[in-house]
Amino acid sequence: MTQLPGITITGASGRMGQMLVKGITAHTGARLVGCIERPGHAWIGKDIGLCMGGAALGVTVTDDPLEAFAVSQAVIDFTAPAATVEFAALAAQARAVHVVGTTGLEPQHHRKLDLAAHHAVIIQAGNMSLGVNLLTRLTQKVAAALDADWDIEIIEAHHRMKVDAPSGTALMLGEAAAAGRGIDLATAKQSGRDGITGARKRGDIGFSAIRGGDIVGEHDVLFAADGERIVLRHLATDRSIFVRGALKAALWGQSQKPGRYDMMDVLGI
Ligand SMILES: NC(=O)C1=CN([C@@H]2O[C@H](COP(=O)(O)OP(=O)(O)OC[C@H]3O[C@@H](n4cnc5c(N)ncnc54)[C@H](O)[C@@H]3O)[C@@H](O)[C@H]2O)C=CC1
Ligand SMILES: O=C(O)C1=N[C@H](C(=O)O)C[C@H](O)C1
Repeated sequence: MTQLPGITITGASGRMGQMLVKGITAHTGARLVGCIERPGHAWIGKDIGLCMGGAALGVTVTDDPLEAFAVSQAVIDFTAPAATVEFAALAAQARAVHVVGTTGLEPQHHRKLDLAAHHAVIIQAGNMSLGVNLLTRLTQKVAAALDADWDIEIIEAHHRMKVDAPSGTALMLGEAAAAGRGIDLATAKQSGRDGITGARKRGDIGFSAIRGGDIVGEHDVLFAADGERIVLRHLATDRSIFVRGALKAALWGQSQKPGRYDMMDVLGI
């Protein structure tokens, strides 16, 4: 009998890590084979199920990614940019599919992911949910249909613990709006206005970030013209939407050739 794909979770004690552990153990099409945390973390050497306050799951949390990746068909990674690029090189060495949910990735991180993707499948997206990926497509279409008389603003809200801004999703939506307009986001991005900013520049794509409480993730794409406005909105109320997407990506990646992919490739939209 063929074994189900084995999946390792990095950042297993995190908000997303724990949700992913629960998601995989409940899934009939995958097995949990590894859990990684950073060196010195209190959970190292302990059973992940017991650490999470439940029954033992027979998987010990380790700080040795290569050992865990070597027995994995996929790695699901929601950690931090510096950790993610290290995991990418090791996952590629093990030829495991690497699903990257980590946000705050900068050009130097993307270059390292590109290198690793010569040897293995990497699926990376600032948001793994079906709803946001559909919203991204809609944003591109609406931006393509409207001219620069319509000011584009992206407003996002997240929980008080989030460390990066604008969110990965907001940047995804901004890239889609810029692509729809046929421009490069870098030339139009306007983030974090403060003080005497002067009037808004025609064609800018603006970003605003709100942080507070336990907000899971909310995104508005506002198209504002004289006399009318269009607002495209996604509200996340449960992190299970990201878990569903990440698991789908890990399984989809099993039959792909090495390279870089995103959630729109996975969802076929
Ligand atoms: N793409 C998507 O759909 C989503 C992306 N995210 C992103 O995922 C990332 C994590 O989010 P949360 O779970 O809320 O954060 P968190 O802070 O709760 O968890 C991050 C975990 O990574 C661990 N970690 C950091 N460096 C490590 C290393 N070198 N080795 C092993 N473990 C390491 C931390 O100890 C922590 O347990 C963020 O970048 C966030 O923006 C979050 C939700 C959805
Ligand atoms: O940090 C989070 O929580 C989230 N991060 C992602 C982002 O940066 O867009 C996705 C989601 O909004 C939750």
